[in-house]
Amino acid sequence: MVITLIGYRGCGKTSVARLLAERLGWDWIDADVVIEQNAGQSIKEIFDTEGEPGFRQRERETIHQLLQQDQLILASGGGAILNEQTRTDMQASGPVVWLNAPAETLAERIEADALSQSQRPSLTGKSISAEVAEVLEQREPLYRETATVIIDAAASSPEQIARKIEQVITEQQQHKHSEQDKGNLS
Ligand SMILES: Nc1ncnc2c1ncn2[C@@H]1O[C@H](COP(=O)(O)OP(=O)(O)O)[C@@H](O)[C@H]1O
Ligand SMILES: O=C(O)C1=C[C@@H](OP(=O)(O)O)[C@@H](O)[C@H](O)C1
Ligand SMILES: [Mg+2]
Repeated sequence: MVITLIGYRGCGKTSVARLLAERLGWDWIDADVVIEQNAGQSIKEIFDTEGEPGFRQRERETIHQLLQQDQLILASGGGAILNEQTRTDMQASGPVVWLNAPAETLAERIEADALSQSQRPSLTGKSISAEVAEVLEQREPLYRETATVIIDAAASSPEQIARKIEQVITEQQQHKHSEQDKGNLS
């Protein structure tokens, strides 16, 4: 089983993946890091040389491969859910957790995180706040449709979020097993 974290840039996928993996004693991996390692280029360089379509193809292939693993927390890139096959692959591999936060919170975090700003290409050429508002609105239905768990990622710390995810997924798994037991008895 792979637990995949989805959501817009700045929602905390990378921070929470590490903490959740520690809690469960699982491995964790950031899909963007694997894409960069496989390409021998930064994400910005891939966008420059291959354009967004080239990056998206690499992203789809990388996530497909990573989802073959077991006991893994996968931090996906903010746009990974744009690909239909990736959405289906994520759901087939285990719980998909959307870290949901309002555009204002995301823009504040991205603006404060100078390192991430320097490493991520602009998607629209607009200011950070305008880009987050516009792109989040387009993607929100896809995050909602893909998620099997939705977590409020604005009001609490990454530690609290990791704890909440563990709790919700444990409850879902127990429910699933008790439903299977009922099926076996009937
Ligand atoms: N729940 C949170 N509360 C406050 N700041 C957070 C929270 N989650 C993440 N951050 C901060 O927001 C920035 C982006 O977090 P990151 O984990 O890299 O997000 P993502 O991988 O989704 O882009 C980092 O500076 C991180 O410290
Ligand atoms: O939202 C996006 O389209 C992207 C988000 C980035 O990942 P993070 O969400 O981890 O920053 C990275 O995959 C790439 O720059 C594209
Ligand atoms: Mg990240």
